[in-house]
This record gives sequence, C-alpha cells and structure tokens, in this order.
Amino acid sequence: MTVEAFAPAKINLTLHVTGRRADGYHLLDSLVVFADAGDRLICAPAEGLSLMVTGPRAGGVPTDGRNLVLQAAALFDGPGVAITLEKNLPAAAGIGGGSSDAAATLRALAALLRRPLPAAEAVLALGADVPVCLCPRPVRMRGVGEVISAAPEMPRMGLVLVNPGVEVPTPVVFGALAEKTNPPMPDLPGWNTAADLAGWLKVQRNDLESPARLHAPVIGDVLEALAATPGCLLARMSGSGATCFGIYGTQAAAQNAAQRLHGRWWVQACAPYSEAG
Ligand SMILES: C[C@@](CO)(OP(=O)(O)O)[C@H](O)COP(=O)(O)OP(=O)(O)OC[C@H]1O[C@@H](n2ccc(N)nc2=O)[C@H](O)[C@@H]1O
Ligand SMILES: Nc1ncnc2c1ncn2[C@@H]1O[C@H](COP(=O)(O)OP(=O)(O)O)[C@@H](O)[C@H]1O
Repeated sequence: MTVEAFAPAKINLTLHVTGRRADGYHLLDSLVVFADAGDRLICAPAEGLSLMVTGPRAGGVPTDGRNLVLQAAALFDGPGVAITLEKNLPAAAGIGGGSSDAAATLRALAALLRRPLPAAEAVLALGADVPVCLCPRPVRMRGVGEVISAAPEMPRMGLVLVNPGVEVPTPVVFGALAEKTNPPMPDLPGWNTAADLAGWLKVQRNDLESPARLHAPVIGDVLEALAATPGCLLARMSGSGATCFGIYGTQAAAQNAAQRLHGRWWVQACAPYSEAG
C-alpha cells in the first residue's frame, strides 16, 4: 500500500505577537488559513526509513536528518518507509513548508502504519507551526502555536502568493522585533465576502512585517507590486516572511494578477484549502 498526503501552504492572514515566554518563544495570535498549493508526500512500505526530495523547489532542501519529514517519521520509532517529498513551495518562506511537510508525514504514517498520531508535545517539539498544520483548515492559533480553535469559514476568494527568493530565517525576524507585547486580535466576526474579510484584516496586523523588511527590503517591493494588481483587496506578508499574499474577490482576478506578476519572483495563484474531518 502507498499513502499520499498533501502538505498545503500555510498563510498567516494576521500575526499578532502578544508576548514572550521565559524560554524566549513568542506568544502569538494568528488567523491561519491554508492554500490549495503545496508539497506532496508519497509513503511506501520499505526495509528501512529513507527520503528522496524531488520537484521544482527541491534545491537546497536537506535530505538528511535535518529534514522535518525524517524528524516527524522518527516519532514512529524506526518505521520501514520510503518517503518521496515533492517540493513545490519555497523553503524558509513564512508559509510553513517544512512544518506542513512534517504534519503531512505524521498523517500519512499514522494511516500507513495504522498507528495513532504522536503525542501533542512531541508534535509541538518538531516546530511551533506543526500542530496547526495537522488539520489544515481556517483556525485561530494562539500560545506559541499549540492553542488552536476553529475560525469562521472563509468567504469565496482568490489568493496570490509571491516569494522574492530571499530566505528569511524565523529566529532572525523574531529577534529583530522591537516590541514583543502587542494587542491580540478582537473576536473573529465571520465574513460573507472577500471584501468583508479584507476590510477586517486591514485593521489587524502582521507584527513581523517590519522586522522582516529590515532583513529583506525586497518585501516592500513585493507588497507594492501585489497591491498594484487589479482587484487586490489586501496585500500582506505571511509568517516571518518573505512570502506575501494578495486577496482577490474571485479566482479569475487572482489568476490575472499572478500572470502580471510572473517573471522575477515565485508566484502562485491559489484558493483557500480546508481538509474535512
Ligand atoms: C512565525 C511562524 C508563524 O506561523 O511561521 P513561519 O514564518 O515559520 O512560517 C511560526 O510561529 C514559526 O513556526 P516554526 O517555524 O515551526 O518555529 P520553530 O521551528 O519552532 O522555531 C524557530 C524559531 O522561531 C522562533 N519562534 C518560533 C515560534 C514562536 N512562537 N516564537 C518564536 O520565538 C524561535 O526563535 C525559534 O527558535
Ligand atoms: N521538508 C522541508 N522543507 C523545507 N525546508 C525544510 C524541510 N525540513 C527542514 N527544512 C529546513 O527548515 C528551514 C525552514 O523552512 P520552512 O519550514 O519552509 O520555513 P518557515 O519556517 O519560514 O515556514 C529551511 O531553511 C530548511 O533548511
């Protein structure tokens, strides 16, 4: 039996940094959605554990024990599985590529080996973003990433992701954040249209945008380019960057914007993705 799993891109529509724990990790309040663009995993029974990384964004992704896929697989105590990871998302890009791959590995191996998912603490130890990636659907994420509650359904909309090809290491961005204690989000209201959602998001924030722009000023160019595309309702950075997203009223508007932006950067038109269950 072969098990396939989809590892969707994670998008932080908001990212409020509300405090800092004694261990240095930051407390977050984030509206997280997933995209129907992502990496793919194929897991097949084998003698030992192995990983092959393929796909257009495989370059530079570690294939040894540094890869979160192997770290996630190791939680199943030396499983006999050959894993192929098709890498479509840019790495170190603020869209949770590694974390989503790790979560997809956990889902796939639990199904393949007919075993329960590892304990919550072990999942969190893989990375603060791994718990949220375990059930890809719109959620509000708090704590350092482990406190997850359902968010209202997303309205119909189109999205465009743009990454300028500059890797922005997450610890560097958190380290450069001047004010660590900022207001959380208010209660989430629910949105009927993409314009409603964008209007509400405009008065929310990504607190990591300023420190990320210090490290990679090109983020400012990406945001400007996205905002200038026809029909763009909001342009913002995701996570610790450098990927930015644009929100559009329709898929067609997002496709059109992506076509205009194609050329110097990684550009992907997509739609919100939600896994049932
Ligand atoms: C910022 C976020 C927002 O969703 O996304 P990305 O930019 O990575 O996609 C995540 O919190 C990233 O999660 P993840 O990338 O899994 O973080 P980890 O591997 O656990 O931590 C990497 C480093 O980021 C910092 N870190 C991470 C999460 C957090 N809540 N506070 C932190 O201070 C710490 O310096 C830590 O050493
Ligand atoms: N499966 C993976 N895909 C991409 N990067 C990975 C993976 N496993 C480990 N890494 C390492 O994790 C780092 C962060 O990658 P990623 O999770 O994509 O970024 P982010 O935390 O910004 O969303 C990369 O620099 C890379 O070396």
